Amino acid sequence: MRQLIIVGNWKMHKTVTETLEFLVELKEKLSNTAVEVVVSPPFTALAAAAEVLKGSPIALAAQNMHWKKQGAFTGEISSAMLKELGCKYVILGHSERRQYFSETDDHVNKKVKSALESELIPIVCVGESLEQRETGATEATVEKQINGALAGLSPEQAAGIVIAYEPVWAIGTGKTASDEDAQQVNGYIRKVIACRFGNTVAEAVRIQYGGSVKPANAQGLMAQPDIDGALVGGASLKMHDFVGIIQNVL
Ligand SMILES: O=C[C@H](O)COP(=O)(O)O
Repeated sequence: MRQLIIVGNWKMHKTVTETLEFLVELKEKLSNTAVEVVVSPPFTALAAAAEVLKGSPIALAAQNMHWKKQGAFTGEISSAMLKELGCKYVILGHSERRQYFSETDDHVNKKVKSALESELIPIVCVGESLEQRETGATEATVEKQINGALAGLSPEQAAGIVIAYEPVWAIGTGKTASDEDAQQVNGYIRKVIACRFGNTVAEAVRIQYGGSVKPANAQGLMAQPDIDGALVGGASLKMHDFVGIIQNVL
């Protein structure tokens, strides 16, 4: 049985002060939940967030990292640095990274390997653009992204990762994939994993859905057999909405 995982990706939102205010309240509201809850503040707030979350079941994720452990890469952060700060997860290959920072599947693959070496759990994002959906290229797109990101991993390594299916046209637009469409793609991703790593690995991997998840649509999405949680953007910045999503899927 796969435990649901709800991750709040704050993107470039919230100062350290705002992060602390939010997490103190979130901790009180979620002292006991069957869902795994993760928050992903900006780099600047990770240390403060780790401190305030000590002893709570809420885990911490970073939003990106470089694949090198150290070096002359101005402005970059390594997996070892994130691990030391107390991160459990790192979001990799988000479509905004692919779109605005030219990340490729090869970059994502290097990051996945580096994260695993530092004992961080990668949350690997995949998803098609509107044009790819409209031209019937959704499955081919996610298959290529999965195969690229997970190249060279052992079955044991693959079994521990999290995948987030995020159709690009649904991110921040208010247009959510229907329960059936999201299930269809998540089920396909599980088949791709099974082909590459075997059925046992495919059954273990958690596959989230992301893209305009709200309290009102979370329950229907999470009830699908191949949807094991959500990667939440905008709604994770508002206490009422984020807690609402978590409570609605319990
Ligand atoms: O990482 C989160 C996703 O990009 C979804 O964002 P959204 O919930 O604002 O659509």
